[in-house]
Amino acid sequence: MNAIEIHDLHKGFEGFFLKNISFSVPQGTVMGFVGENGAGKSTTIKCMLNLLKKEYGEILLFGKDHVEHELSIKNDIGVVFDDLHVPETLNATQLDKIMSKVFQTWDSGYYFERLAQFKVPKRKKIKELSRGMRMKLSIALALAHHPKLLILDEPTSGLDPIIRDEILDLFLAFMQDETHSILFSSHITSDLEKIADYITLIHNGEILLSESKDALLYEYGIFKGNSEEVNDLPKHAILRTRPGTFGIEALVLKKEVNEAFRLERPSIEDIMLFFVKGSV
Ligand SMILES: Nc1ncnc2c1ncn2[C@@H]1O[C@H](COP(=O)(O)OP(=O)(O)OP(=O)(O)O)[C@@H](O)[C@H]1O
Repeated sequence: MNAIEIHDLHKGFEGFFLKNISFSVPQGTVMGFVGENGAGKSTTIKCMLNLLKKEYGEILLFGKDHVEHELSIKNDIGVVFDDLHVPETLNATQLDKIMSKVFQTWDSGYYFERLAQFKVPKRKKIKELSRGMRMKLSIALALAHHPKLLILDEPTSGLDPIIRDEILDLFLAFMQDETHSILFSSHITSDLEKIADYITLIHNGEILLSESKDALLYEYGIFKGNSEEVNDLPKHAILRTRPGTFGIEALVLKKEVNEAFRLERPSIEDIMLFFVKGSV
C-alpha cells in the first residue's frame, strides 16, 4: 500500500502554479522531497493536509481521499513545519494538556520522555526557547500521538549538524516500525542522503524526477571532460549537461556508457543541480 498517492495535482497562485504533481510514497519508506526555494514543496504539503484547497487532482493518504476522510486520516499523521505554530506564551507542559484533548491516542509518557531526551525545558515559554529547542518540541508534539505517517516540511533547516543528527536518529527510530512512512521536505540534501529511500525533485511547480535514492546514486554517473570528449558519449546516455570548472560535465546513465569513460559518483545535490540548472 502507498501511504501517500498524489495524482495530477494542480494549484495556482498569481504567478505560480503547481502542475501535474504526481508521486507516491510506499508504506514503510522515507520520501525525500527536494527543490529550491519557491519550487512548490510547502504548497504541495499544504494541499495534502487540506490547509490549501487543491484545484484539481487526487490525493490519497493511506488509500483514502484526503478531504472525505480528513478527520480519521489526521489521527494517523504527525506534521512538523519549519517552525512551531502554537501560541508563544504557552509552555511544553501546557501543550501536553491541550494535545491530550485533541488526540485520543496522545501519549504523555512518550512526550515527556522525548522532551527529557532532547533537554527541552518543560516550563519555559515557547517564545523563550531557542530555534533548535522549538524544533525538537515540534517533533515531540508530532510523534506523541503515535502517527503512522510523518509529514516534515524543512524540519532540520537552520539547525546545527549535531541537533540535525539527533533528529534524524529519531526519525530513523520511528521507521523501525515497517508500517511507518515519512515525507521529508528539505534543502539539506545530505540529510536526505542519510534517511531517504526515494527522492522526488520539484522545480517551478513541476516534478522533475521521483525515483529510488539507490537508483539515482548508483545508476547515474558524472563525466567531466571537454566538449569533444562529451560528444563521444552515446547521446542516449546523457541526461543533462552543464558547464564545469574545466569544460563540460554530463550526468549520464552509467549502464549506457563504455567503461573506458571515467565516471564520478553523483550526490543528490549534484543530481538536483543537473536537473534544475543543466541543459537537456
Ligand atoms: N498563500 C499564497 N498566496 C500566494 N502565493 C503563494 C502562497 N503560498 C505560496 N505561494 C507562492 O507559491 C510559490 C511556491 O511556494 P512554496 O512555499 O510552496 O515553495 P517551497 O518549495 O516550499 O519553498 P521554500 O523552500 O522556500 O519553503 C512561491 O512563489 C510562493 O510565493
